[in-house]
Amino acid sequence: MTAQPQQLTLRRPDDWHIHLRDDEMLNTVLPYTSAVNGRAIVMPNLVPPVTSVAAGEAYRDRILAALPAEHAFTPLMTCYLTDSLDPDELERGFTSGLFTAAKLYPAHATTNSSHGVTDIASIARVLERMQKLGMPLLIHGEVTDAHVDIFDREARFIETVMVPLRSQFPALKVVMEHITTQDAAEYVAAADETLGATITPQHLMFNRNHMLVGGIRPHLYCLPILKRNVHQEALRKLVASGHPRVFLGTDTAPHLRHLKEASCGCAGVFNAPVSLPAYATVFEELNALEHFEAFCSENGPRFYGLPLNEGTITLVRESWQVPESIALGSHSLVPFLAGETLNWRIA
Ligand SMILES: NC(=O)N[C@@H](CC(=O)O)C(=O)O
Ligand SMILES: [Zn+2]
Ligand SMILES: [Zn+2]
Repeated sequence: MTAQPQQLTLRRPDDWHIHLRDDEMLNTVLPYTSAVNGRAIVMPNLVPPVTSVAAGEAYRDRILAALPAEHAFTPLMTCYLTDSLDPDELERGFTSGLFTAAKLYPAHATTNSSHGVTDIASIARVLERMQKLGMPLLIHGEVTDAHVDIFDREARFIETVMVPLRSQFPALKVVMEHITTQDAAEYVAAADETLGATITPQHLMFNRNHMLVGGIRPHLYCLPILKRNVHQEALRKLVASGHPRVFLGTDTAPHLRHLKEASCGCAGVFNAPVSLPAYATVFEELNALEHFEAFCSENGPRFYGLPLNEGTITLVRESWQVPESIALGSHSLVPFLAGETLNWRIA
């Protein structure tokens, strides 16, 4: 691509990490993802979480019922791992085509993770089965020990969980979701072809100063939390390198405005309305537009062993202002970059 392109046409992308929620929230947020992406990996952290084939099928049906008729979109379902999940149930879901992957939340690491895994040893049989099946394991990579500082939780997870887990299951396909640190960027860059990673737009665009200096900005608060700028720089360098196993995963995670602007606000950034233009802005700043299409549309399906999407999407260089809020019944959602001007727009 040339230095100052006026438009970017790329193969239809996929989003390898999203939260669609349920009910009215699902109806409101789904079209922002399904208008742009061919597929998306749907996180299972509902209340209660998706831990069975029956629950996964029912959730997929609710998503398909909420899908606008003109959108050609396939939700890729995931199963939430718990200490007591039966490997046969997971295998049934995978071989039937319902579950694309399984998700590991360390217990209490993030939103709706109270049923998560307390100890890797308790899911060893499940991981063994996944390794045999070639079923990807998606990981929220943070330790949860109360004494570990929140800014160190990802780095500590790599040393104390990822390294031993991957040496115990060397052929298991693992995606380290929403990486946020230099430690993770270096770990992923040095790893073999069994490890992939997703990176969100907010972790590429911002660091913790943006969230905390001059007032606290709750709409930038997500988990893993934004880190210091050297970490942001390392993530930017990783995507600019065109690494073949790093791909688009927005972690769009809507919460109602009043639950984020609160004395104990929820973690999660609702970025689906702006994510592709936001990523394009980052790749252009980095002079790395030559790697943009692979990040959005090729690296993910190749890692998952799925076909690339047919069809294309076009971004045009045109300024537009991101809405300040999006209505949801009598409540509202505040999108990522609310009120700001973006220079790329989906045609
Ligand atoms: N990223 C977040 O801050 N929140 C996510 C959970 C998650 O992906 O960890 C959510 O479900 O709200
Ligand atoms: Zn997470
Ligand atoms: Zn998430």
